[in-house]
Order: sequence, then structure tokens, then C-alpha cells
Amino acid sequence: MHVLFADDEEQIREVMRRELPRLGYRVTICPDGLTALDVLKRERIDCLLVDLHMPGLTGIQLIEKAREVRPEVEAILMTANPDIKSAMEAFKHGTYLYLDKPTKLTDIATILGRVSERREGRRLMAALMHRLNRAEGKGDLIGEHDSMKAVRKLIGRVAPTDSTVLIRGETGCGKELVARAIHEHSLRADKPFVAVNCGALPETLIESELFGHNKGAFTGADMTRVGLFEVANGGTLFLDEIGELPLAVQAKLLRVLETGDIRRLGDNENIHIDVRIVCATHRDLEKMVSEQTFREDLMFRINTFELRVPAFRERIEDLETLANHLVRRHRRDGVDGHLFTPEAIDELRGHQWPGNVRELANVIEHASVLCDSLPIGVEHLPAHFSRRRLRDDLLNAKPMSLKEIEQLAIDRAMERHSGNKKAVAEELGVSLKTLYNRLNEANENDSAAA
Ligand SMILES: Nc1ncnc2c1ncn2[C@@H]1O[C@H](COP(=O)(O)OP(=O)(O)OP(=O)(O)O)[C@@H](O)[C@H]1O
Repeated sequence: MHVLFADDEEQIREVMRRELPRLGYRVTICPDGLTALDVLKRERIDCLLVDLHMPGLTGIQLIEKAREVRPEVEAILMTANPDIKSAMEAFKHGTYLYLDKPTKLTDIATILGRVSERREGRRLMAALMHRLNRAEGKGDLIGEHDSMKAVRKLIGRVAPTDSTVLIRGETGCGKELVARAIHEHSLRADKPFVAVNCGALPETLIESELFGHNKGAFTGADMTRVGLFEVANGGTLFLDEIGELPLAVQAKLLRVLETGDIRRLGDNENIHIDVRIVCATHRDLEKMVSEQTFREDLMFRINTFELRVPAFRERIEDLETLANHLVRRHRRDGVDGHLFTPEAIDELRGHQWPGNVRELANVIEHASVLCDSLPIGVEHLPAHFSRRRLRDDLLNAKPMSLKEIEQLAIDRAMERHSGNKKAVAEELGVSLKTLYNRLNEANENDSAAA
């Protein structure tokens, strides 16, 4: 970390010149604010450690100007005459700490250590966001089918309100993506979007995950933990698979939705939170209400606005656009031109997609790994696609002899592996010699027939 230290007191400058490098930091020392600003314009400074009163430019003015040149720079202000007014002004310009002078070297070492960790945390966060965007895409809802246009229109309507939204649809059809889009188009877009899968946590954990707990609240609670409602404060909490929520937690959730207050496990105090709730389910909540496994009052509270995401097979016309989008998520190389052969698109279009777009995303990931250079062909798709095609061929064909069926299996495998006989023999479980014999026989039969 490169630290810029600015102070008009020579003695303290000398101490810092000697001690900061010992703590492992690169350091530039300046006698006043103007010189410091000059350095800031030329060098990549990570952290400012500056005196408040300096000739030319005060510490606060320096921090304010520094934001224009290096918005990400960390700033610590020191003063021998602290007062609330200057402290508030300093914090307004994003000062991290306001310190009383003289400050002990050990304290400066601790504070710089914290700043360094904070910077690392930010870097890690940026890297994770980058990976997340690569893995999940930027959250664009792809699809030009009328049903998807209608979904986008509804998102545009409901997003700017604070209404609770219930998203319905089969598993993998894009409910979380819709929830994210609602958040991104809302007035809360710059606040957190927190997603929790209510079905993925055991009943004992879900409550503390949502509401948090105090140290000692239950066996194993060895430290206080903030719940996801608090993490999402100001933003949106997406409760996926809401139908999986145990009845006891449903009652607590209803209370939170009605009062806006949560209480950590083991705590007596209420905490007021401002969170927009978006829920999703693939279950039939009405049926669950009649079976008394889902609270009717909670259902009425969460379905203020309902949005149904159509199953992928109902908008299969979007397959090619979606498939292209998903390939781009995985490939770093040139992704222009034809990404799929027409045969591969036909294969994909013929599938029923019970796992919806998630299933397509998995198939595309599989194909992307196998395909060295685009376009993706039938041979890159998972084996069940060609088995399905073989089965369809057999079902639709007129009666065939065993020999003809064998020949069809060989033809399909040859297509799949682009004529690579070793791979074909392996897949069909025969030796290379047997495969050559069968191919020769087929050629002889073809010539005889001609
Ligand atoms: N319209 C779409 N455009 C682009 N990608 C999509 C679309 N729909 C779904 N996906 C992708 O498909 C995958 C599954 O989507 P998502 O997680 O939103 O589905 P879900 O309905 O919430 O699933 P589950 O019911 O299992 O929670 C994700 O990788 C998502 O990015």
C-alpha cells in the first residue's frame, strides 16, 4: 500500500519517513497540502494520512480534491484540535477516520492494517462480482417471445413500487433473474439484493439465517450473527422457494412483514428494517394452504402482485437467442458468427426441457467445454440428445431388422463424433476392428444396392 503522509511539522514528518516503511508501506512525505495534491496527480496513492491544518490547502480540502483525482483513495485525518464541525465535514468527503494528535505509532500501525484489509476486501469483492457476472451473466433477461415481453413489461410496472411480489414458475425458468431485474429497476438498485433459498437450509438454521442471533442464543452460537434481513436493509430480500418455509418461520415472517421489525434470536430488542420482499415458488401455494402446510394469511400478504414466468418449452422460439447468450457467458474466444450448427439447434429445439433454462445452461456449459472451436455441433451435446434422436428415429421408422438398427446406431455415432472411429467404437462398446468390419459391410451393401 502506498501511503501519502502530509504534515507541516517537520519532526513528525521525520518519524513517519522512518517508521512507515518499517511497517511495510511505501511512503511519500509532503510538507503541505498543495505539494500532496501534486503527488496525488502523478502517483498511484492508496491511502492519505494528513494533518487538518496545513498551509495552502487544509487536510479536508486536500481529501475533497483527492476524490476528484482518485475516488477510491482511503483518507485518514489527524488534528491536535478536534471539533465536531471539522469531523462532520471530513466524513462528508469520505474520510475513513478522524484522529486525535498526537497518535501513537502502534495505533497508526493498527489503523493502516485495517485500511489495508478494507482495500483487500474491496478488491476481493470486485473480483467476485466479476466472476459472478461471468458465471451468471449480467442478469439480462433474454427472450423476445411475447410471454417474455409481457414479463418485462410487468417488471417495469412493479419495480419502482415497494409492493411485495410473488414470482411463480417451474424450477429453472428464471425466477431469480426476474427478482434481480425487479431490484435493479427499483429505487433500491444501489442497495443490496440478497437471495436466500428457503428450501436449502435445515429448519433449525433458517430462522437464525433470516433474523440473526445473539452470542449464546443456542448451543453452538459462539458469536453474534447478523441475519439476512439486516444484511438486505434498504434493499431487496429474495425468498426463493418460499413454499419450503417451516410453519413456525412462516408465522415470524408474517409478523416481520406486518411490523417491519425483526428480533435476533436470543435478543429482547426489536430492530426496525426497511426491506422489500420478493418471493418465488414452483409449488402450488393454494393447494398447500388447503393442506394447511402454508399459512393463508402469509399467502395473501406476499401475493400483492403476482408474476408468472413461462416454462421454457412455452417459448421455445427463444432457444437460439438464449443458447447464443449462454455460450458467450462461457467463452473467452471470439464469439461472433455462427455459434451452433443448424443440426445442433434442431436437436436442442426437439427437447422438452423439464429443467427449463437452467437445464439449457448446463447443456451449453457441457458443449462449450467439449468444443475447441465454434460452432457447437451435435457431437458436443450430451449423449442423451443423440440417444433421444436414435429413439425418435426408431419410433418413427417403419419396422427394421436388427442389422438395420445396428447400422442406424453406427451412423448416428459417426455423425456425433464427426467420423472419429476410435471415439465411435468406444461409445458403442465394440472394438475398432468390429467397427471397421461393420462399416465395410455397409459400404459393400450400398455399392451392391447402387
Ligand atoms: N430469460 C433468461 N435470460 C438469460 N438467462 C436466463 C433466463 N432465464 C434463466 N436464465 C439462466 O438460467 C439459470 C436458472 O435461472 P434462475 O436461477 O433464475 O431460475 P429459477 O427459476 O430461480 O430456478 P429455481 O426454481 O431452481 O430457483 C441461470 O443461470 C439464469 O441466468
